[in-house]
Amino acid sequence: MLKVDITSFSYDDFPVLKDVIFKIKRGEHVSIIGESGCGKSTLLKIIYGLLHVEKGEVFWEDTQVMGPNYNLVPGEPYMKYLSQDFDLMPFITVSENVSQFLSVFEPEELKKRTAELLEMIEMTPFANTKVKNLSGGQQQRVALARVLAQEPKVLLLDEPFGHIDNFRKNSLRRNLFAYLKKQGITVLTATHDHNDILPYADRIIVLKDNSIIADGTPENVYQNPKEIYVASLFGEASLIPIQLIKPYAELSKSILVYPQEFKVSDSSGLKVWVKHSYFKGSHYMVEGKMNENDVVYFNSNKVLKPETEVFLNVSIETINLRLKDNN
Ligand SMILES: Nc1ncnc2c1ncn2[C@@H]1O[C@H](COP(=O)(O)OP(=O)(O)OP(=O)(O)O)[C@@H](O)[C@H]1O
Repeated sequence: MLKVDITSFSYDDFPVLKDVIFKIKRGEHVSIIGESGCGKSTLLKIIYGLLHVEKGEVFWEDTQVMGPNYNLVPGEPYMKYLSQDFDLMPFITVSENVSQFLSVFEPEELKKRTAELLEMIEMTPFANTKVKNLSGGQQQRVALARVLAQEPKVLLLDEPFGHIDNFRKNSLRRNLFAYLKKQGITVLTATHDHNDILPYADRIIVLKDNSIIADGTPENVYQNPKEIYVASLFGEASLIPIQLIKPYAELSKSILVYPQEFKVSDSSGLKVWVKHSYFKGSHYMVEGKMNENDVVYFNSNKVLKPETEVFLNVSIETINLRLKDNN
């Protein structure tokens, strides 16, 4: 088990983390999500032992991770950290970069493991290419394989797909997370892209204003967003007063509604004026106005012209779901 207990961490006088406390089970995949600058990379660096925490501690099983004040070369052998700047050897080949940490005393095994890892990152055709001649996305993939070759028990990934194009991203994500599960590696991924998380993480931890504001399964965090900040990490969401969608309701509460949860009607519901339709491939996401100040986002099968008046409805199931969990 990885135990993280950070009472507070600051860069000089600039506070970044406060009461960040959680445990990760062996083999669990956890994602840290939050807006840029909320402290995701800082948290990974503390866990890896690159930064010294005055008030707090990190344990893997019974071993305490000692920070830079205690370790001459920070970092633990059982843990690997893949940072946003890939730590590669530019003048040697992809294959050599990956196999550098494998045992030369077992040449057959070395060849097999290198080939396996290159296949996983879909870089087999580039095995003999020098790393300096690769694109940023290709280098990021090699960095991943190089870290995995070191067989960590705990893997810390900082925006692991940030440089990789959408064309490759989906298959790479599937291959990588299936591989990590199979190997029983404990994974903590920092990202702001919900596509990195929802299908692959066992758990999501949301950071905001230095602290954890949500911690649960992807389904739970998505379905019961405690506030608009959480919902908006998954796309546009609108805060709607219940009385506007169900006028007979005597509740003064508001609920968060995702664009696909609205049904568009010509005749009854919450009246909105269309501002803009954004083509999303399978549908349009429409930005509308409920009144002078409040904007609402909803999906439509067809493009809606600006200033068109439409009515929005939300199912009673969605309303009850949001009310139940936010009580
Ligand atoms: N070495 C440093 N010295 C001083 N402040 C820093 C340092 N590194 C990061 N910060 C500040 O600490 C805060 C958290 O930064 P951090 O890199 O952990 O955020 P992040 O959530 O990983 O952001 P991103 O998603 O953009 O990578 C930011 O406000 C950043 O400017």
